[in-house]
Amino acid sequence: MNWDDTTDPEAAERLVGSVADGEDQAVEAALRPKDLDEFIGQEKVREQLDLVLRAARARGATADHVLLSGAPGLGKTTLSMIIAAEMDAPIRITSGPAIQHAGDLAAILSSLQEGEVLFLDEIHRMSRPAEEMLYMAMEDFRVDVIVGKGPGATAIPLELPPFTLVGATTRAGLLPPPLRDRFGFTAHMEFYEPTELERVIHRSANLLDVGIEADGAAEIAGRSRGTPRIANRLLRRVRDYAQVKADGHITREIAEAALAVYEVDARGLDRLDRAVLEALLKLFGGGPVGLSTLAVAVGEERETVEEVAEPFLVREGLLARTPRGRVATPAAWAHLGLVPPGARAAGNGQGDLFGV
Ligand SMILES: Nc1ncnc2c1ncn2[C@@H]1O[C@H](COP(=O)(O)OP(=O)(O)OP(=O)(O)O)[C@@H](O)[C@H]1O
Repeated sequence: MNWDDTTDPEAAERLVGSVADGEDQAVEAALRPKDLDEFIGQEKVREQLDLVLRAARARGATADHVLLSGAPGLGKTTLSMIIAAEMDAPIRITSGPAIQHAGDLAAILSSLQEGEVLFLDEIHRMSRPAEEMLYMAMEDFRVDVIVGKGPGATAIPLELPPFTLVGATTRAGLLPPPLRDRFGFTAHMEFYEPTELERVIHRSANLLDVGIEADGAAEIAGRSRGTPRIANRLLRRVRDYAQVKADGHITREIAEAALAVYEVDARGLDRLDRAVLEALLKLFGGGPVGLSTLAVAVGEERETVEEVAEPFLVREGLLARTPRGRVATPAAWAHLGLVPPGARAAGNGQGDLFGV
């Protein structure tokens, strides 16, 4: 695995990375829940969305615009498809970076059918002029198409059929308030509990026709970083291992052995995460240490450490970012089976920096 040539750090090819790779995209279509009942977890979001959709259906109206925010792989695309299915409407899928000019957006909007769902992924990455066109489209179902340039330019108003915009973003805070305010329903998607991920894994194993024991699913769920996409990906790798090294059936032992081969540890940390933690603990006594120094110590770019490894370590309470540098928490020492220097000095005699 190569960490170096990653222009978008989240796009790094990681087994525990939450961005979809080519293989994911092919399998994900088959594994997506098709309606709200099949969608696991996110109880509040499901309940609220169910009300929004039922009420719209009862009125015979198009559903209000929906904004979904949350980390990659938590089910935003899946929910947008469910919204379309529940409204018995077609869906058009595009993304912010694909809409660089207002004209790109006008072309999409003017070709929508009545009631159609427009899914706009990474909506925070749309260009400014397109964003402004979207305000009017969302509110009045109308756009002004500018024809010509300079003083002779004229705005031709174009009526649009009512449609439902489903915007998705990993960074709700980056959306300008006028855009955020135009969504009738906003939902924040949380990371999943391990028991919910177990249900995701059982469901996927069933669809993939793979036998799995309850404790095998629990083992994979505990390493999936709260993310269904990662759970499904780890399941596929464990399935490979079970097929090649055993009879294809997934037990806890098989899951453990397979994930040891792929260097995903009991808490879901991979090789890079562990390298960062080990350097912080073993070379710098738990910090504080500057990001650049830490990056040099693990032979990675600053950005890779900061954007690929750190968010999960911080979320897990293993590392803290402080004004004086990166600091390991007591949980980090415990996770690597090491004893902090302070505890040694206190003479508890439980070993040293390099292992107990
Ligand atoms: N609640 C869920 N229940 C079952 N499977 C789920 C759930 N949420 C997501 N998945 C599965 O996880 C995978 C990723 O989901 P999805 O593509 O919807 O995530 P996303 O949030 O749109 O990610 P991105 O932001 O990268 O587009 C899909 O295969 C989907 O089937």
